[in-house]
This record gives sequence, structure tokens and C-alpha cells, in this order.
Amino acid sequence: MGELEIKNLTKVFNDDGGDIVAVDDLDIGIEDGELIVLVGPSGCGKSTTLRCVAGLESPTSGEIVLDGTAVTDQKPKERDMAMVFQSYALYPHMTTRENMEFGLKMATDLPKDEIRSRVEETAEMLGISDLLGKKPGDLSGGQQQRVALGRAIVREPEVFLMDEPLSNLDAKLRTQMRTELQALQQDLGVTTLYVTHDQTEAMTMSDRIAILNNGELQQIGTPLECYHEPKNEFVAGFIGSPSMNFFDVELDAADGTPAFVHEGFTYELDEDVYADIEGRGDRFTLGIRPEDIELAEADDRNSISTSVEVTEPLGEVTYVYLDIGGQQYTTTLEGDLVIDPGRPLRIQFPQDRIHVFDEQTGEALRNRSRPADDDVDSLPGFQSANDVEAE
Ligand SMILES: Nc1ncnc2c1ncn2[C@@H]1O[C@H](COP(=O)(O)OP(=O)(O)OP(=O)(O)O)[C@@H](O)[C@H]1O
Repeated sequence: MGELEIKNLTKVFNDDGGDIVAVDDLDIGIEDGELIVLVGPSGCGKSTTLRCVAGLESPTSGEIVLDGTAVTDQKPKERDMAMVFQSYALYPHMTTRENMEFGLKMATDLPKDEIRSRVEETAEMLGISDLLGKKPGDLSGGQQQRVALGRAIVREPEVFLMDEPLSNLDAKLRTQMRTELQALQQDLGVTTLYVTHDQTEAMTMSDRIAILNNGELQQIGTPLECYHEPKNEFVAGFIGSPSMNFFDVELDAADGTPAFVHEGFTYELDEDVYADIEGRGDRFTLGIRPEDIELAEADDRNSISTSVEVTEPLGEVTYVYLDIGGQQYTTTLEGDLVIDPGRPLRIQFPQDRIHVFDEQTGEALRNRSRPADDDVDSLPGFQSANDVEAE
């Protein structure tokens, strides 16, 4: 068992300048064996949430429940959870073996030889057996990271709590460790709450993503749900690389076909799109992902005249930065292209690919239709961990 519930969690810090609501009435239920990634911009409350779950911070209100029992008032070491920190937090004067043994000795009354064999098994699993006699100062960042993981794993906790555990590693090692960590978590089947500000880590590792902003949960769902069916403009803009394009539009439904009007184009709406937004005022935000924009002919309905500002060829795709009504937008075109700046380009937004948000609240009123056979690896910007391994 390792079912973790965060219930109505609120944490307010009292600073000189006043109250800071770091976490605001957060509800997240994590199933046994699930890997949930908490993601969001700097200061959105990720670490505070994790620290409240670990018991390193006491909530202003709300509860942390593990397997049906409230652990909110328990000390960190009484909770059956192991935390891995960004800084690794290894004891510098202890060897790898001693670092790994330490937590076990403190938390359990296992006999010495049992502790020894558990440490050795875990070290072997992580490929660090040859480091058992070394101290942290003699280890590379990646090796220290493995030792920190080993120290958590050897305790065989119900829950792993990980706070940006890979962010001190260089890009290549980070990608490699991401794959390893995910495989390890699946093998061990330990419920994991993982904090990162890196959306690629969130998208590629998680069973579900919880996206926070200003201490509030914006959405929780599978990576593909959050990508294709964002609940609001914040999630739509946060997840995706390059980011979704947004246009402030005004609805003109006075006569003829209802249409969105933006400086630089008029976009006539199909009936089903109009049905989703009818009665919601006349100002909206139109969203479209770069990869959903298509090239168009001059006489295509709703085609938009743009000019190319810059192209960024990346091999299989090229990012093309376009000027529409004096602002810059992005599209991704397949192939290795170089297009001269200033060249006109006609594009269109297929009606089944657009997102529409309430301009005031940001709520998604319509999302693009979900592609039938889709996986995270095929989304632009989220290179598959397996692809990286194969490189
Ligand atoms: N001990 C504290 N005292 C006062 N304010 C705090 C304290 N810890 C966190 N905060 C504030 O609470 C808010 C949330 O901080 P938190 O560290 O949880 O965010 P985060 O999402 O983890 O950010 P980052 O990605 O930058 O680490 C921020 O406004 C932060 O300044």
C-alpha cells in the first residue's frame, strides 16, 4: 500500500511584507505505485507542498493522509516516506555505504547483517557497488545523485518524495537519469511525488502531471490530457514547446457567419465551434499549437497572410517565426527549411485544432479534438527518453 492523499492543503507564510499564500487549498490523490509530477513556474508552491507531505513544514490547514491514516502531525522520520533533494544532502564525512546505512539504522531496528545486505543489493541495482567505500567528495555529481537515490531506495518506503533531483546534472546525464529513474520507479512500484520546473521531465516521466500556479492546482491529468485538453489558458501556455500561440479576438456575430476578428485576419467559425462559445460574451483568446498550423492557398477559407521573420531549422522540423498583425507567432513545419526573412507565407488554422479560452477567466471553452493514436514521444519538444538512449 502507498496511497497518498493531499487534502485541502494550505500553507501561509508570515513574512515582513505580510502573508504569503504558498499553497492554496490543494487536493491531490495519488494512487499506490503512481508517479505524479508537480510542475509549475518558480514560486508556485511545489517545494512547499512536498515539504508539507514530508513533514518538514507544518500546514496552516489541511491534511496529509497515507493509506487512510492522517500523518499530518507525525514527525518526518515517523512517516514511511523517503526524500531525495536537489542538493543530494549526503553526509560528507561518511562513505557511500555509511550514507546508505544511516537512514536504515535510524528508522528501523533491522539486524546489522540485514542492513548490510540490503545496502549491497541496492548498490548493485544502481550500479554503484564500486563506490561503497568512497566519500561524496570523491564522487561526480551523477554518482552522488545515485547514492542519494540509493539512500532513499534502501529504506523501502511507501512513498518517494523527490525535489528536483536531477537539476544539478548536466543536460545529457539528466536525460539519461530521467530514463533510469522512471524505470526504477516502475520496477519498485513505489508511489512517487516528484517536483520539477522542467516540463519535459514532467511530460516524459509522469503517470499524471499536477500543474500549479500561485499555489493553486490548475489541472491534474495524464501528460496527453494536459497537452490536448488544457483546462485553461495557463496550462495551455505552460505545457508545450514551443508554446501555444494566442490571439486576442473579438466575436463578430452581427450578420452572416460568426467570426473571430483579430488585427491581420478574420476567422469564420464552424457551427460546432460557435455553439461552444455562444453566450460567453464577445472577447476570447484563440489558441493554436505551432504544429497544428497548416500552409494554405490564397483562396482557402480563413487563410491568413503572414510574413516570415526568422527560421530555425532543427533537422526534422523547422520553427518558423511569423509576423501576424505586427506580432510574432510560431509554427513548426516539417523538414529542414531555410526561408528568407520577409517572405510571405499563407497559413490556416484547421477548425478542429483550435482552442478557445474565455478572455476574462482563461477557462477553456473549446479544445482541439484529441488525435486518435498519440503518445508523448510524438509531440514536438518532448524527445523520448528511449530515443535519447538509442542515440
Ligand atoms: N520559509 C518561507 N518563508 C516565507 N516565504 C516562503 C518560505 N518558503 C517559501 N516561501 C514562499 O512561498 C512561495 C512558494 O515557494 P516554493 O518554494 O514552494 O515554490 P516552488 O514552486 O518550489 O519554487 P521554485 O521552483 O523556485 O523552487 C514563494 O512565494 C516563496 O517565496
